[in-house]
Amino acid sequence: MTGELSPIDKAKFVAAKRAAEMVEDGMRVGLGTGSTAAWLVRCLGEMVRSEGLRIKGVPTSTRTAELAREVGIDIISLDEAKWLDLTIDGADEFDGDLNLIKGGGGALLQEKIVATASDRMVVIADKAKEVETLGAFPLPVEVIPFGWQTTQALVEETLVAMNVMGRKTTLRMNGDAAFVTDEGNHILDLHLNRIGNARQLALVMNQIPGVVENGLFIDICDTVVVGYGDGKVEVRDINEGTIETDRLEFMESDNLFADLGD
Ligand SMILES: O=C[C@H](O)[C@H](O)[C@H](O)COP(=O)(O)O
Repeated sequence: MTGELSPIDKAKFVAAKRAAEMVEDGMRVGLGTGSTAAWLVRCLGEMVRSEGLRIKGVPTSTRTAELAREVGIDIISLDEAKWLDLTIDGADEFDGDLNLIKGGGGALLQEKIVATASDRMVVIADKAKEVETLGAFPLPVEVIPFGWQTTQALVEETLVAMNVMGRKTTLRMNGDAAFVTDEGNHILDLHLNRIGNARQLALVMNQIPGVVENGLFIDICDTVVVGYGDGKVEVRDINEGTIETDRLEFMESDNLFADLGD
């Protein structure tokens, strides 16, 4: 199966594999959502099976919960865990300050709650996710279904008032129907092109009635593990101000590649 992996998938895999090495026996770990986080869950499952790693995982979506169960990770709810040692998750974009856009997979609400309830958040991403300024990726904003069109109008008015470059917003769809999150909400995608003041936008969006949460993660991520298609990984820590470089081998022999979901 390894031979069929694209360079992007290899990059996601090595980032996930390197981050999995940060997980220690006995930890309570937040498990992110998305294709990169799915690699992490598979890597951790393999460590549980082959090395006897004992962890409690708190999944950030029903998809991740299903995969974690499938690979043999013990899962508990956030309220059972109360606080987490570490959360590892993907991102749609990250900048030099390790601020993020998340929610491309619709799981931003649980992801933000779980990451915030953790001693440390580690993001795993392929190099293509790195940007100078956030905003090329449409910003997901989770809204409650009641009056969502009114909320959308308020969001657009706010963007105009804030003089944000792009102002188009679209309701995320799932086929012919509106996409529904795990919490029963909808997602508005904000096509902004460039977010000049991400901190301010994140605060202002959450003041709009009907908005539940937005996909800007500001000052939440501590470390990003950047994966490259040739197996190189960089571990950048914003608190320590360090960058470590490593190189990982693809493990063609194990069964991580057998079940490519997500
Ligand atoms: O809602 C989804 C999450 O925020 C994901 O972490 C994000 O969309 C990145 O996903 P992927 O690893 O599939 O690019």
